[in-house]
Amino acid sequence: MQLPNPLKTPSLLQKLHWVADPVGYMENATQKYPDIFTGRTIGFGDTIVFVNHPQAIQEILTNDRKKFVAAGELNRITEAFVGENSILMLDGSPHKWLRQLMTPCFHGQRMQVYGQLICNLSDRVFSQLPLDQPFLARNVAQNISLELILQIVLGLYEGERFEKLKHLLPLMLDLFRSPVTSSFFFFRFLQQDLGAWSPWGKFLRDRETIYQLLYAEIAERRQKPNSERVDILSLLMSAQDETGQLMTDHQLRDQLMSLIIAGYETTATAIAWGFYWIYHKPLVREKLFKELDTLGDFPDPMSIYRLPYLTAVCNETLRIHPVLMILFPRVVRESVELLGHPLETGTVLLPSVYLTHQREDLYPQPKEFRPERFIERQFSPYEFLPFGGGVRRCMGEALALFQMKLVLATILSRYQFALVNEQPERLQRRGFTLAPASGIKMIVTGRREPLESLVKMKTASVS
Ligand code: HEM
Repeated sequence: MQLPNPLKTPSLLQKLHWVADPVGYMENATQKYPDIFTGRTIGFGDTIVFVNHPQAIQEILTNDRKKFVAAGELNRITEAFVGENSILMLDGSPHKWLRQLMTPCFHGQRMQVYGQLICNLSDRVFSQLPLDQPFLARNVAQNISLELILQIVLGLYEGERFEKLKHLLPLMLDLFRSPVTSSFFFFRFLQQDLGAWSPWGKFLRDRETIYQLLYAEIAERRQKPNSERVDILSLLMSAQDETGQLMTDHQLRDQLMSLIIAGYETTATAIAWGFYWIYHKPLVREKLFKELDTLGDFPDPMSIYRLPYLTAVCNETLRIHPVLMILFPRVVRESVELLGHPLETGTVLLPSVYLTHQREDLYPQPKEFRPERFIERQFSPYEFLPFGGGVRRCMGEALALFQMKLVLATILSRYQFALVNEQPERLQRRGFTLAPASGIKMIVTGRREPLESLVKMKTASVS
């Protein structure tokens, strides 16, 4: 059966283009086929149908367990980081069970506690930056989101183990900091341990040290159980599955790695892009300042979260630069038609967030950063989908948005910044994410009057 709109470029050239410049690859294809096309890629399968039409995406995401399946098997590319027991790799009832178990950790009352943590952390990290000295917004945002995730997931916020993890996690992911080094996880033949100095050898050693730190934490918890703890590790350690089994150390390790890796670099990248746009667009900045000034004396984190213009700025940031350009692959389970194209069982589909967010019919002048579009109209979850949908919808969506808004609001209210470089920032593949190529170089130029509430917040912790 003919697949929809197959690209004619030779397979090897397509693969190299996809690895080195995924956005260029997808944008080239949509010039000819704006809604759906078939490409030859690497990572999720050899032949992939890219889907960029909201109606088709709706069809896929609302039938995620019926006509289509979000098979964990196809996320193998992430296995080196998250392990074979990861939630990303599971399917069916074990997957559903884990999601139900962990969902409350990212909603409701927990968010109140996280709100205070985020404001305090942002304040501490930024107050250590010297005046007039350049810093990379991405690195600073990464410090905040890594500390936060270690606290939420492991309940760790100080001590040797915490410091080591904070140092090692970015080091391990650094192997994938550029498009060239990202090829390590696309091409299995590059994954050779040629000693501690070889890139893959170093990755494996860093990962092993991280594993040992996680095992040590798990062992300590088993020896000294504490029912008062509310971090995710404690929850996972006490949970029994349908057969009454507790998780093994290995299973626990994989879930911890999954949450940490899925959660921290993604959110840090989104915050860095937010900084870039706010400081690149003076009118946007002014409107944000005006809105923040309406907060009054003692706004709680939830009222910051609900600010309409701040919400629009964060949405527009995630529209124009969705940190993850594609969703996890979905596989056709029974023969179906999508946008008039018949698809056979086993066809692999990749909903493209990036291309959907660049559709001229949904977002006129899509390369323009214009938060107002999110105020003027509402987009459906299949038109605006930075966190995906269906059975694999991002578990950390609420936390990521909360963090993004609170970090930006806290910092904007307290400090004055400038971009070091006014030139447009380039997109670059960085591991799984679409990151700002330069990391966004900025300087602190002064302080603003602090928002009372953000200063007076108590120190809160998760453990
Ligand atoms: C701006 C930040 C983030 C973005 C853009 C993002 C985006 C995504 C996307 C697109 C997916 C795949 C959804 C699908 O295929 O339908 C996903 C899955 C996931 N995300 Fe996030 N994410 C972010 C932050 C977080 C955070 C903070 C956490 C948790 C601490 C998290 C945990 C997860 C998990 C566990 C999954 C896999 C869910 C499953 O397999 O059932 N993410 N995320």
